[in-house]
This record gives sequence, C-alpha cells and structure tokens, in this order.
Amino acid sequence: MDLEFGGKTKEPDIRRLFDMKDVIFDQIWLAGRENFELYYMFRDLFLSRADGDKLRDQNLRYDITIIPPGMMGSEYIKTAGHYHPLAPGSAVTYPELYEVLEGEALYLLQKEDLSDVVAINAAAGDKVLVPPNYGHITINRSNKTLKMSNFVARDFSSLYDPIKEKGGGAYFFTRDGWIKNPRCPEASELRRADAPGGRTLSQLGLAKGKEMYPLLKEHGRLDYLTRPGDHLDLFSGVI
Ligand SMILES: O=P(O)(O)OC[C@H]1O[C@](O)(CO)[C@@H](O)[C@@H]1O
Repeated sequence: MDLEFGGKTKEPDIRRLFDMKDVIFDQIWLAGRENFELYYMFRDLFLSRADGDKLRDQNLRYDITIIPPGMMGSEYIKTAGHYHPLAPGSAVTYPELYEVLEGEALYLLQKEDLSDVVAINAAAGDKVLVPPNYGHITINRSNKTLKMSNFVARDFSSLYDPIKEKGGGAYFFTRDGWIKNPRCPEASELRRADAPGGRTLSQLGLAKGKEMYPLLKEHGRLDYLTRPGDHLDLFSGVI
C-alpha cells in the first residue's frame, strides 16, 4: 500500500497483527493466527518543500493513516493506542488533531487514570481534537476503508506501555458492541460525544468539510498543538 502525496510515492510504516498481540480483545481468535498487515501510517507528509519547512518551523507533523476494514476475531480493527508525554514547561500532555478524509472513524479517548473515557463517531469531513491528558485509539467500525490525517507536535515519542499493560483500552468495540476491559475495573462509564461543531471548530481554526491541511501555512494557527499550556481555555468542552 503506497500513497501519492505532493507528486511523490510515499511508503508507510505498517502495523501488523503481531504488533498488537498485547492489546487485542479476542485472544482465543489470535492464538494460531498468521501475521498480517492491519494499517498503514504515512508520517511527516507535505505537498511542497515550502510546506515541509513551515511544518518544521512550527514543530508540527502531518500524517495520514489508512485503516482497511476488517475484524480481529470479534473486535473491529483499531490502532494500538498510545498516550503523549507532557509538553515541556507545561503541566499537560500534547494534544493531537484528527480529520476523517474518507470512511468513518470511532475515536476512543481516555485519561490515563481512566476517570474519563469518551467515544466519538466521526464521518468524512469531521475533525476530532484529542485534548491534553488523553490517550487515543482509532477504530474502523465500518466496512469501508478509513483514511484520516493528523497534525501533531513532531518532537516526542508516543507512550504505548500504559495501554499494553492493561491489555488494551478501557473498552473494546466488538460485534456485540462495547465491552469493558476486565483489566480496567476502575474505568468510568463510557461517555459518548459528538465530533465538534460550529463554534468550537471555528475557535480551533477549523470548519466541517474544509480540509485542515492548509492551516499549516497560517503560522501559529496550530500553536495549541505544540504549546498546549498557553491555550488551556481552548480545550475545555471540546469533547
Ligand atoms: O501509534 P498507534 O497507536 O498505532 O496509532 C497510529 C496513529 O498515531 C499517529 O502516530 C499519531 O499519533 C499517527 O501516525 C497514526 O494515526
């Protein structure tokens, strides 16, 4: 699976089934399975050299992730899931901004102490902000390929251990709907939220159905992704 972007053919990082063995719900199904490709991550994309420079100047990265439809036994295909570290000089972790380009996404966002766990359905054109202090997992719950993009600060490594240690997120999305992870008894009840609309979107410089990629050209527009501590008011009520 390659992606044409900015007139170039890009090769993905690939997440395969065995990379996910610690976070899959259906461990009975997993036993004896062959390894196979699950999803494709095209990181650090830009349409022109000038855009690449602008991204680097703002300490941002633009990625596209493609998740074909499929099941992992009784569970819908999903990303491994991770948290982000604290932004330097701030008491909050880095946020991340997603846009659904094609298909449908189900975002599971959770605080590390699991005191808040939120599910957000998003369709093509929707944007979802993962606020500071939330980890995230993306599920392709449909029978169509999900293509989504994200803007995120470029200078940190994702933290996978907390979700691996619990055997997955606080909830699994399966053929029978949501199932609470038995290794997360402390998790709050699953809260449903909508992808942000009108006013919230415009505060973030976004509009439904308008691609977010050009925002990288407005220097400082996405400052809240790299210096979240300076923009705390923006994050309240986004999910
Ligand atoms: O790292 P995971 O949990 O497999 O999730 C992959 C997603 O995370 C990102 O690295 C950004 O957080 C994207 O490239 C991709 O959508």
